[in-house]
Amino acid sequence: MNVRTTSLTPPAGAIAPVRHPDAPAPGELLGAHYDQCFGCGEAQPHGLHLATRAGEGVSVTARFTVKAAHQGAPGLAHGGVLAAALDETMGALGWLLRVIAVTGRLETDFVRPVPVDTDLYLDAHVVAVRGRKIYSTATGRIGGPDGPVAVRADALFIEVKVDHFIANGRPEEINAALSDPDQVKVARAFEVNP
Ligand SMILES: CCCCC/C=C\C/C=C\C/C=C\C/C=C\CCCC(=O)SCCNC(=O)CCNC(=O)[C@H](O)C(C)(C)COP(=O)(O)OP(=O)(O)OC[C@H]1O[C@@H](n2cnc3c(N)ncnc32)[C@H](O)[C@@H]1OP(=O)(O)O
Repeated sequence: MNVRTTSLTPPAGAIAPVRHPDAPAPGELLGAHYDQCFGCGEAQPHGLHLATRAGEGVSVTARFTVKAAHQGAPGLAHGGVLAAALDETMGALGWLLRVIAVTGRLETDFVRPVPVDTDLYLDAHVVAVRGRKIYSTATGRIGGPDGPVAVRADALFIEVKVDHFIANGRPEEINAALSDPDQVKVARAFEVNP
C-alpha cells in the first residue's frame, strides 16, 4: 500500500527557507540551468524561453509570452504548457537556495483562459523546507505584474544531487553536458558542495 502523503501543506517541523548568501542579487536575470531545457533553454527551439529574475528572500519572477505553438483550444494556451511555465518558475528557486531539486508533485489551478500573445507574469516563492523537501507556490497573472491571476500552482520539489541526472539521463546528453564547462559551472552554482 502506498502510504505517501500527497498533501502540499508543509508538515510539522518544516522550516522557513533560507536564502543562500551567494544567491543572485534581487533583480538579477537568472540564466538557463540547461540550454536545451524546454522551460528556460535559449537553444531549445520548441521551448517556452522563460526569462526569470531573482527576487527578495527565496522568490523569483518570470515572464512568458504565449505563442501560437502553445495553443490547446483555438487562440488559447494549452493548460499543460501553463503548468510547465509554473513548474519551471518554481524550479528556478533552486538558484536562491543553491540546491538542485526536481518536481515530485505539482497541483495547478486554471483560473482564467490565457489567449495567444498574452504575456504571463509569473512569481514564485518557497513556502517551507523540510529536509530534502521544498514546498513552493507560484502565480501567473495577465495584463501586468499586478493583473488578475490566470493560473496558480503549489508544488513539492525534492532535492537531488547531480548524480540523479548522470544516473538517469540519456548518455548522449549527459556526456555532452559533462564536457561543457558552462554546464558544469551552472551545476556548481546550484550545489553548495558539488
Ligand atoms: C552533468 C549534468 C548536470 C545536469 C544538471 C545541471 C544543472 C541542474 C540544475 C537544475 C536542474 C534541476 C531541475 C530542473 C529544473 C526545472 C525544471 C522544472 C522542474 C521539473 O520539471 S523536474 C522534472 C520532473 N520531475 C522528475 O523527473 C522527478 C522524478 N522523480 C524522481 O526522480 C524521484 O521520485 C524523486 C527524486 C523525486 C524522489 O525519489 P528519492 O528516491 O530521491 O526520494 P524518496 O522517494 O525517498 O522521497 C523523498 C521524500 O519526498 C517525498 N516524496 C517524493 N515524491 C513525492 C511525491 N510525488 N509526492 C509527495 N511526496 C513525495 C517522500 O515521501 C519522501 O518523504 P519523507 O522523507 O518524509 O519520507
